[in-house]
Amino acid sequence: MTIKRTDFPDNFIFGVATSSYQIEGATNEDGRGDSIWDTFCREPGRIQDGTGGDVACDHYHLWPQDLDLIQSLGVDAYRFSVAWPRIQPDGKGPVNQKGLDFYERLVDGMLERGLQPYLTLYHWDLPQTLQDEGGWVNRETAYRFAEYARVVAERLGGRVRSYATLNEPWCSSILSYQIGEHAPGLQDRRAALAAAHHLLLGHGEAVKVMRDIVPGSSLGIVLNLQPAYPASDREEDVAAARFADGTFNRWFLDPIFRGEYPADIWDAYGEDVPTVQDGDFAATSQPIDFLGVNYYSRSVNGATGNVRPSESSYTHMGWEVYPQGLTDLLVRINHDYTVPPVYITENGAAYPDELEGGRVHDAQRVEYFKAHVQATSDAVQQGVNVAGYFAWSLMDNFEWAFGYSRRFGMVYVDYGNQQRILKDSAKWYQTLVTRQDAGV
Ligand SMILES: N=[N+]=NCCCCNC(=O)[C@@H]1[C@H]2[C@H](O)[C@@H](O)[C@H](O)[C@@H](CO)[C@@H]12
Repeated sequence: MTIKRTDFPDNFIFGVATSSYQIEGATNEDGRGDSIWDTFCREPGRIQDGTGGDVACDHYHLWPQDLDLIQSLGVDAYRFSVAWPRIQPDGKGPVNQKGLDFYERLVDGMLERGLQPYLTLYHWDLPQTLQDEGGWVNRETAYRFAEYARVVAERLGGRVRSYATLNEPWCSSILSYQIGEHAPGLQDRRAALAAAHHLLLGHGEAVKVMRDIVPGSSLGIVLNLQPAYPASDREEDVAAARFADGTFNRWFLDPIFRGEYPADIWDAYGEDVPTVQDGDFAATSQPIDFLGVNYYSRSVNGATGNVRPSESSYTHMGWEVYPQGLTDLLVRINHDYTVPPVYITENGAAYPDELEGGRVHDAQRVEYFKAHVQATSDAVQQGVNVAGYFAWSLMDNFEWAFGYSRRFGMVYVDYGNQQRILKDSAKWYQTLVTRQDAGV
């Protein structure tokens, strides 16, 4: 099997993705305010290698060369995020023009290089001042988010045609307020479910506002979805998989595409369920133009916990390599929901890359990308309207609670000198997207 660019429709988009806090650095420059991740990284023990995003890939200063690098890959599009604390340092009120100027230059730089900008408004860097008032647990944050969306759309609206409101609300709520691995690092399920609800409300309020400002633009949301498979056909394992699917996937898909929470999970959450006000579901479920799906792996669920199939291989994050899960997931959401065009907005893998003689032979990552691009093609062949695929990530970057100890990039970053070095996976992707018929 050889996966080729021509296996996809001509208008299919191939891109690469990053996020502001993970690559920009310059956390105290040009008026940027603190985010919850700046605070989180300062708390001892939160980040595996004790680092933070204060320098990262220094993209705030190196963005011209990074855009040249993206252009050299031959991709159609670049998915990036805007740092709310650069735009409104206090999360509300006064706008920091230097922050807007940076993103205006960045977007113009993309357009000059023939790259389509795919903008994400929120990729986890909440202004700390809003967290001081409860963060996403506070319903008001949803309205502050819509105000922030207005500011960005008014400045960039003429040039950016694709806006995702949120990146992975599951991570911004459950991983951050219940599990506690991400900022702000709380462990309170009721708070997490309130945060999830207000994130989705903020998504809806932002879409409403942006419809008037950027008519004709494509508005959507990005969800991390993980297909859940029962460890066996025993009833208790099937039930465990259905619960995992419910908490991870349906708890977000249903309010967006059905205007309700899934009843089975709502009942399971008992007293911890969020307060839903009249009109909330009308906001969360208003029509969107695309669904972004971030796919990394599946879960295999048993009554006594998750199972790690011994016959599979695993990435440096400990995630199973399971490309079939991407096809299954896309076919399933296409069957169970009325979805708009879908983009794979993130897909990729971390491996312990070694720089050898100025090269990085990341064969495992090449295989991961080949298999998942193939899996995407398989879903297209099965009738799923997939409009694009963005590799995560353009370059190695700050991997949240793992710091710089995990490398997801197709481009290696030498953090000692900020050199960028194309890994073999970047070269493979380049041959694919530029139609040089990359072989398997
Ligand atoms: N417990 N637990 N967790 C299992 C699920 C975690 C899901 N994490 C993601 O999807 C994040 C997404 C993020 O957008 C990007 O900013 C991250 O760099 C990548 C890689 O980590 C992925």
